[in-house]
Amino acid sequence: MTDCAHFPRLLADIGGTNARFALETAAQQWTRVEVLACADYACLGDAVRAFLQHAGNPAVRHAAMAVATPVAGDWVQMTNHHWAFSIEHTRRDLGLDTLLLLNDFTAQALAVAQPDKRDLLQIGGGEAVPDAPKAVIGAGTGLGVSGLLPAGNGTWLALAGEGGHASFAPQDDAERQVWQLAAQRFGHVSAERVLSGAGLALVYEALAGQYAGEPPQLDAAEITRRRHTVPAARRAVDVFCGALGTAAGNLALTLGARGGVYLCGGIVPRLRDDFAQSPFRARFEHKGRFSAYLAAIPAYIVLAQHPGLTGASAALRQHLRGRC
Ligand SMILES: Nc1ncnc2c1ncn2[C@@H]1O[C@H](COP(=O)(O)OP(=O)(O)OP(=O)(O)O)[C@@H](O)[C@H]1O
Repeated sequence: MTDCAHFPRLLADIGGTNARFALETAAQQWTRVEVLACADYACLGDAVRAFLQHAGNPAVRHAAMAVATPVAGDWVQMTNHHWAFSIEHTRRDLGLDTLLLLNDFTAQALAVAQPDKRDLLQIGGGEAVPDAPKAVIGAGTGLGVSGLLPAGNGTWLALAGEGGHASFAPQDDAERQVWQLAAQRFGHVSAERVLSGAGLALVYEALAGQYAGEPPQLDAAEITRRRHTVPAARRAVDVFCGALGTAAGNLALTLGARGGVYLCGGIVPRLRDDFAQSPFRARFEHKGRFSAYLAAIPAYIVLAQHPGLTGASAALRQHLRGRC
């Protein structure tokens, strides 16, 4: 018989670059948060075992893992790196009673159901409408997209979609140049090809040729680091933020997200000091007859360090409640 009240529980948020782990010792209380590089481990099981060993091999029965890939059935293949595994095989291998897998942006969405206001930095718009849908979008290794729909009695339904792979729609000459380079390279140009770490590097590469004497290529971290001193890096960050504004505005319209748009992922929080001055907000609202509708919607940078773990914890709690 499963002891659904058993702690500690294992929580994980597995992205394309980083695997974040924690032990939940009581409801919503974590200890031993550790971030491992996915590339350092041959498979998910090895990374989990390394984390548990660092944590002193505690007896864990229940685990929830948010992963940056669709979850449909038992076989999980990560989109942006080589890990692939059977959920059931991994559960047995790790000696767990419960191993719950969910999409990482479903987890991010669950985390903003009841956000702590101290973890949010508002970027324009008015007040969030309570009980209206919320939109969640985050650029990191990939582009995660989700939404949170009110389901009655203060509960929320988190969407598990793959909106990051919807087509990129360029809006001006600079974005058309970016689209052209991406189309030559990849064929279909998804939003993620532009709105991700690799996407920021691609934006830079597409535009740097217009600036004499600047490096033809830089990675995402170098571009943000040099954005105050290198004009091509500044331009790339501005184009990136504008394109994110378009994608976030599209999502807000699609979901009717009058409860706000939440910006997660590794990149935007790193731009927090000057993100409000970027083209993001103007492009978010640049929707013709629906500009006033969007002008009322608040956008927030999510500053919480590990929202994916918060969402994984909420999903596991809900899952176990349904079983005991
Ligand atoms: N200082 C920086 N400025 C901008 N981008 C950065 C910076 N440092 C790292 N990145 C980029 O952020 C991305 C990693 O983002 P994040 O921390 O959200 O990782 P992740 O959770 O593994 O990704 P995902 O969940 O999207 O698969 C990488 O593409 C990296 O190039």
